[in-house]
Amino acid sequence: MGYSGAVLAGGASKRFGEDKALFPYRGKPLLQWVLESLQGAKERFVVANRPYEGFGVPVYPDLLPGADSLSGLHSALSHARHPWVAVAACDLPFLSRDYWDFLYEKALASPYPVVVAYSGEGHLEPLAALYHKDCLPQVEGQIRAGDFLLRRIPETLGATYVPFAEVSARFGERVFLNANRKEELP
Ligand SMILES: Nc1nc2c(ncn2[C@@H]2O[C@H](COP(=O)(O)OP(=O)(O)OP(=O)(O)O)[C@@H](O)[C@H]2O)c(=O)[nH]1
Repeated sequence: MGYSGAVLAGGASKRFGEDKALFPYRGKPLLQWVLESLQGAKERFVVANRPYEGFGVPVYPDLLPGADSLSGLHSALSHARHPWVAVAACDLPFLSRDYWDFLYEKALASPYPVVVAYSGEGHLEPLAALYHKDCLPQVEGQIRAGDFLLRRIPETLGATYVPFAEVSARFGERVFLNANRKEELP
């Protein structure tokens, strides 16, 4: 029992202007915040096509590169040793161990291979979500078909959707605050 934890850090950070995974925020790199939120995972690793040294976790490359974060998700699910995988972007400093444990509780009862938060407007948080390894054929098929939309995975395979109101009531309004641009960090 227990989940694997993967942080995607292979992006171009075009909008951020420098590698956001390494950007120091409140005393530590953004990637470190996300890795620490995954301290309840049975294993932790980074998925990226460049080295990230000094974080004490393995770094695995994309196995099917070129599909943006979908490539990262594919590599995360391929490398994970546990059936459920907590998959996070590297720019979410307000995630916490309690958040992932909360999602994992839902996963254990989920008839679907994805557990993901959504807001009333249909907005999903696919890079702060749990995926079962059963998603791999769908992920690989989308990459091969050139369809890089993450939300196609829950739409196709079904998901346990967790309302944003429930998440924010427990973990705060900022739980999914991410930094596409530097000025978005409080
Ligand atoms: N492994 C891997 N991760 C990726 C790839 N592209 C994006 N990511 C990661 O996916 C997450 C979400 O991506 P974005 O927020 O769009 O980050 P980004 O692509 O670096 O940013 P922009 O260049 O501004 O779009 C971040 O953690 C990225 O590091 C990729 O090709 N491979």
